[in-house]
Amino acid sequence: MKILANDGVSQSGIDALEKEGFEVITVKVAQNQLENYINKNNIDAILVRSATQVQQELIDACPSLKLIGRGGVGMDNIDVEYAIDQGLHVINTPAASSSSVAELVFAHLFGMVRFLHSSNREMPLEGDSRFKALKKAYSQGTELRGKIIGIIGFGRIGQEVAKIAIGLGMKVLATDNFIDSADITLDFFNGQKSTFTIDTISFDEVLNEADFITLHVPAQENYIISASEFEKMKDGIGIINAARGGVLNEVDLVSALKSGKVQYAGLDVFETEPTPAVQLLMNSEISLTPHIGAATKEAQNRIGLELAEQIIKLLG
Ligand SMILES: O=C(O)[C@H](O)COP(=O)(O)O
Repeated sequence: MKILANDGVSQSGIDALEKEGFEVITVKVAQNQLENYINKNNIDAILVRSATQVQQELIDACPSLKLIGRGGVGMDNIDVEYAIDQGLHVINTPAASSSSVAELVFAHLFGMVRFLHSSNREMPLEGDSRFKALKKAYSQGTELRGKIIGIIGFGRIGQEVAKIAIGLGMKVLATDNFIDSADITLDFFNGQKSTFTIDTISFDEVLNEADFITLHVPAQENYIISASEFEKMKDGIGIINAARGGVLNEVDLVSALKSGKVQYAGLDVFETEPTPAVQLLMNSEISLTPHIGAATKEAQNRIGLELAEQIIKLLG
């Protein structure tokens, strides 16, 4: 059987699949060439990340496809319902990248409260006075310890964020439309464990009380955070979006940064990918990363292995 991993897959995943006799092809086929390529090569399964779209038209045009695999969590680039209706298997790896995404949230948080994203750009090649001016400009940092983090969406990733926040000595508030409560277990290096139960509260309570807000919800039709939600937040709020572009209104974010309502912002995802709005890219106040929440060696390894395991079970 032939598998096209169009957005790549880890070597561990390739090895596991090849061991069971699958042929794994890792060329990157352009979106408009996919139909031709799949049909010409009689591809049985396509693996994608968030870049490749697998929508109804492609599914209809490629009768050899038996499985669509998403290496990651969000399935918004796949017409899941239609594919299942057509008898295809559709799989993803919902748990494999949680800690990587949660760690990226804290990379943004730690970086933004000490202005690393701007100071990196501005460090002078030479010149005492410029160095001193920068030291002064970036001397009003904030500690995370003791602050309140508001987690919007308390699934796997949100809970992983809570785990790190608790370890840091932050107070955790969380809200979720479906989850009332979660046990957060911290595993320490010496084998000890501590469990904290966190009951979720209302969306508005999180908006009102948090010092930092991080979003962990799937792609939505409408914004979750726009001007009216910024209004409900504390002045000088910090906000992170490592979930999906489109859950946070970017135009309203830029206004809220200008007015000082938002002091810190970190974005890993954008309303327009792969070309984010220039107003975001040019805004030195925003800590930016190019959708790399799940892009660690460890997460990609787990993703590859999990995909391989599921494919072997379903098609092997
Ligand atoms: O939904 C996901 O798993 C993340 O957004 C990661 O997407 P990526 O695999 O394209 O990095």
